[in-house]
Amino acid sequence: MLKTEIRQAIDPRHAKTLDTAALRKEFLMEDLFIEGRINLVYSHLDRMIVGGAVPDANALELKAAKETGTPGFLDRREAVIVNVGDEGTISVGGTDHALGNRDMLYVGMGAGALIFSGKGARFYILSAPAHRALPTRLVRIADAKRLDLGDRATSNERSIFQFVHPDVMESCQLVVGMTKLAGGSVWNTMPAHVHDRRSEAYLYFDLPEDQRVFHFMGEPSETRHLVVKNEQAILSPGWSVHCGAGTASYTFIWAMAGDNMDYRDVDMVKMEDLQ
Ligand SMILES: O=C[C@H](O)[C@@H](O)CC(=O)C(=O)O
Ligand SMILES: [Zn+2]
Repeated sequence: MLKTEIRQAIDPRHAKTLDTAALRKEFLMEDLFIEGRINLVYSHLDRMIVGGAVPDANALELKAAKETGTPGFLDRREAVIVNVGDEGTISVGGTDHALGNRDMLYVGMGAGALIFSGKGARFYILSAPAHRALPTRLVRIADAKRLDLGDRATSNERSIFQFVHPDVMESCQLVVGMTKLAGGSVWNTMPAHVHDRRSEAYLYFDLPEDQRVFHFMGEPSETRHLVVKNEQAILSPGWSVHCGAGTASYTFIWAMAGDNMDYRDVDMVKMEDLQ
């Protein structure tokens, strides 16, 4: 069963007037992972699609979504699927790909329908418009490029694993990876940055059920926060900071689409400019 919700792009002048419930409605995706379903959010931020597929005993097929206006979902798009659950399988064009926990599958434009199976698997889906067909490829954490950033003293010691990234493999728009906080560290992406060239989505996971991440967003001079649970995701427009502090350590998947794929092309925000 497929459910798709549309989220409009949002202007920072409007966003700063929103109360908690309205901010959550625009930027937080609370229920992507529901057993027996595929839930998608079609965002007008770089037309990124963010979703979840949780197969039960039956497989789930993602063939088409009317929001894309194409007969097949991947006719003019690429996708990256990350398994945040137990081992599962994604079949694409008659080939089965077995994904363990944290493996990512890149699927190129025109590859056809995606069939998700394996009870216990939890597939996080990302997709963006593409301009050419590139081969489907399974990327495991050992293939990723690792960057160690931050410091224990500032509670932001973390490892960034770049999976779908120009240094690892080719994609059209999507740049996707995973950041794991070291034990005792809770801050991600602090010092904060913005990048008007690219929109971003975060999925927080590996967070105990009774813990929360305080995710910070907004223009640097108008920050707001979203209180986020395990397996919830957020959307980050180009004008917004995106960083968070957890009440426990966690891991998150970040994904970007937009004008360039240069991970280091960010505008750092000075601490004195944050308000
Ligand atoms: O533009 C890059 C993205 O915001 C994330 O990759 C940042 C991140 O994972 C981190 O610093 O912890
Ligand atoms: Zn960023």
